[in-house]
Amino acid sequence: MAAESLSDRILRENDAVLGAMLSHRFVEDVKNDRLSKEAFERYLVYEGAFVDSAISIFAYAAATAGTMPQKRWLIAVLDALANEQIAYFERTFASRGIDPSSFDTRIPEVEAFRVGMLDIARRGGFLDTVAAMFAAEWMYWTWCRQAANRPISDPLLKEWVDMHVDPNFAAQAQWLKNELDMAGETLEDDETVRLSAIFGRAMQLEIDFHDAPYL
Ligand SMILES: Cc1ncc(CO)c(N)n1
Repeated sequence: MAAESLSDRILRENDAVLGAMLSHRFVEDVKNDRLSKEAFERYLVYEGAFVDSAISIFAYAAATAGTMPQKRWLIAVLDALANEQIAYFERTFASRGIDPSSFDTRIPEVEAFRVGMLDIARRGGFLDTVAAMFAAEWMYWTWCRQAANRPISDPLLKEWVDMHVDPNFAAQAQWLKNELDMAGETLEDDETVRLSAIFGRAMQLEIDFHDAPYL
């Protein structure tokens, strides 16, 4: 029997916390087309702030990547974040008349996620950032595929869900998984334990972050 890949091991070891996130109230509300306008708009502002910091997180990954193919991939990720994702927030805030500065993005759940993810990237190495963003992106790809098959009345929420099932985003989630698997073939066991814990920490921060639109 082939040895379990590192990403599959991480997913298995974090099954409970990943499952808790995938059945979070926010995910259930989107899948059942019952997320309130107020919660969606708070989410959008918090999320826009996170996507901004994701540019910094992936910039750390680009700075610590070992090979040119990794650097090229991450530069494309940075381009998509700045020019597709951030553009989505700019358009959405404008069309809804949302003023992000009138929301408090410094509430603990939002700040803990942003600072926690940024700290992993800033203080850790390349694989630490990959493990944390694998948690974030694999989870979004998973629940958005489920939500994309159901009716979503709000066109901007529908567009946001669809962005996370787009082949480009799917390829990015798979790329992170594959980076872990390639590295995993030569990692010491204490390193794999540490990376699995980073995944778990990131997922718990995600859970708290998705509570925030309801507070
Ligand atoms: C909060 C959050 N987690 C994960 C993703 C996926 O990148 C996202 N866009 N936002």
